[in-house]
Amino acid sequence: MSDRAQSDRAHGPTEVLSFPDADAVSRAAAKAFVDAVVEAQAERVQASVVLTGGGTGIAMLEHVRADQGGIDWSAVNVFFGDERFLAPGDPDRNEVQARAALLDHVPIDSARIHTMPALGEDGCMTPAASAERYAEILAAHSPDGTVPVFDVHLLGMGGEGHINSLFPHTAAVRESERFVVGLDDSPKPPPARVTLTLPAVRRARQVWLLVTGEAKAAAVAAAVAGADPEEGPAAGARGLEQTVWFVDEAAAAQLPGA
Ligand SMILES: O=C(O)[C@H](O)[C@@H](O)[C@H](O)[C@H](O)COP(=O)(O)O
Repeated sequence: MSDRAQSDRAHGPTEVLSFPDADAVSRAAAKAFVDAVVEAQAERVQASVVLTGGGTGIAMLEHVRADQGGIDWSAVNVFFGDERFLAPGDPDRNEVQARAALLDHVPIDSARIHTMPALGEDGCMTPAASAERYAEILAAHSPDGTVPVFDVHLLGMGGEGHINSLFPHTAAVRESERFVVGLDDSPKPPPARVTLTLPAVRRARQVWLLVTGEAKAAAVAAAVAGADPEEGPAAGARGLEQTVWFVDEAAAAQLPGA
């Protein structure tokens, strides 16, 4: 059996949901997120989610803030897919943006917000140290001491197909053992970053990619068609139960039948 067929067997189907514009994408993803968290809590009491940065991902969080449905925030565990390794409180950190958009406005215990250590935090002076510390945090919240089974892993995507801080043709996207790695040389600034790897992303029941704009259209089409993750990292982002692309018409423009 080919590697692709094996990975398809280990992961659920892929669905593409297309919306008229970016605002409709972030609204629809927000509604689906609330439903998924409520459903996970009904089944397993606790829900674990991985948040993303990027314009669409942060706009989605603002919509969740506006309509939180029946989420029990006392039983939500928040993780992050990647982080810019900057000083604590730097406005470019995904964590800072996610707090401003949602987390500061909901009754969640700060101990449930698991951020990747910032520069100097927890003694971490390098992205590698932050990654090691985050791997310990993930292990501590995992039943088997590796990484939690996330209910939803949200992702944005760059025009060249990057997800989290996994860029094409980098050691980070090829990582097959570690669940978190540090980067000193990200092709997109800032160079110092920390990121979950594809093996961690693939531990999510649901992987959702929120992608808007025509600059992403070619990468969307390539990833949905099953590109090599080395070329387009988004192609390697697959959920155990389901992978869902929330795209606007511009980002969907090069999909078959568009
Ligand atoms: O870390 C970063 O430099 C960005 O956060 C980046 O990874 C972003 O998530 C994608 O480029 C999608 O961003 P948009 O949703 O804004 O298109």
